[in-house]
Amino acid sequence: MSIEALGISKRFGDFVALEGVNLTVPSGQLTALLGPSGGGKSTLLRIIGGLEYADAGEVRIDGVTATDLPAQRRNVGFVFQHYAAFKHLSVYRNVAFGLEVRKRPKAEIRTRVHELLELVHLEQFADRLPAQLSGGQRQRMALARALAVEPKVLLLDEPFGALDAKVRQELRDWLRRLHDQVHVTTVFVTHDQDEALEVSDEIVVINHGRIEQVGTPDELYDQPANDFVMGFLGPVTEFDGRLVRPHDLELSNEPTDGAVRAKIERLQRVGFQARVELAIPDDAPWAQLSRGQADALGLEPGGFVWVRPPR
Ligand SMILES: Nc1ncnc2c1ncn2[C@@H]1O[C@H](COP(=O)(O)OP(=O)(O)OP(=O)(O)O)[C@@H](O)[C@H]1O
Repeated sequence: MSIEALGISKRFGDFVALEGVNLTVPSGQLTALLGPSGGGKSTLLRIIGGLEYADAGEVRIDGVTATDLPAQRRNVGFVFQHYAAFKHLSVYRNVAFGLEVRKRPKAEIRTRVHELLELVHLEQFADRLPAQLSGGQRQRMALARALAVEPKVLLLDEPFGALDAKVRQELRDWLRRLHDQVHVTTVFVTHDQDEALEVSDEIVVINHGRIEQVGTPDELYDQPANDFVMGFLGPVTEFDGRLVRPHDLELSNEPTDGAVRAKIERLQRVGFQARVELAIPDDAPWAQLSRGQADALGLEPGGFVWVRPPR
């Protein structure tokens, strides 16, 4: 089920939250809305879901105009950062809720809920209360609950935002695998570029209420449309007045074609990587290399090295 947002604009008082946004999310795809805080990602997601109405523009879901439909008639599933579970209901009942409301037969509900709990790896927790789950388990329950009523599209607003780094990483991998199994068209808001790069088929970079670029993770990383996208999707440093990726700077002990002599100001080792802070006339770029490369070059603070920008 594809999603289209056509010419979407939204103001809050004088503040322009979205300005003429056009976006097409193909059926079955996992798309990330990525950008800095306040850029308009959540507003766009909420307009697609019918939790907010645009001042101008049109929303189509599966080719059908949904612009004026309320959320409950758009057949969308939502998951938010802080998930509002029914605290007094078991995990099973929480997942079953939407099906019970729709008065599905008991046997069908039982089968469906067990399938979903298996899908999100929570079968053994069916009888627990939400408060007896970890944060990551609760978000998985939220996903199962959103999927229960077989939504046409799934809208996730920073679903892992409140969790610690390790659990986030696990849930990212898990969401990717889940999506490969379920194939429901999914839009996912995040301000975390690693999360977007790892999980999504396509990324929409949003800043100041406008789309800066849409592309696959590789396209955005390798061919950013502008300095903003380049800076937002990976590390950057300035060399000779232009932005480059620090791992694209070539370091050598010998002068090579186009290389500049640089002083090594600082050498910092983080895990398997080394960060080399350099000084050249008018610039202070930094280079990123593996520890092995740094050791092989014999880099030392106070020493000199030849640096060549990427072509
Ligand atoms: N109901 C509202 N009333 C007034 N201003 C709002 C409202 N909702 C959002 N805004 C403003 O619109 C802008 C865009 O908000 P939005 O939540 O879409 O950004 P975001 O990119 O999702 O950022 P974040 O990652 O911080 O949630 C923000 O400046 C926000 O303060």
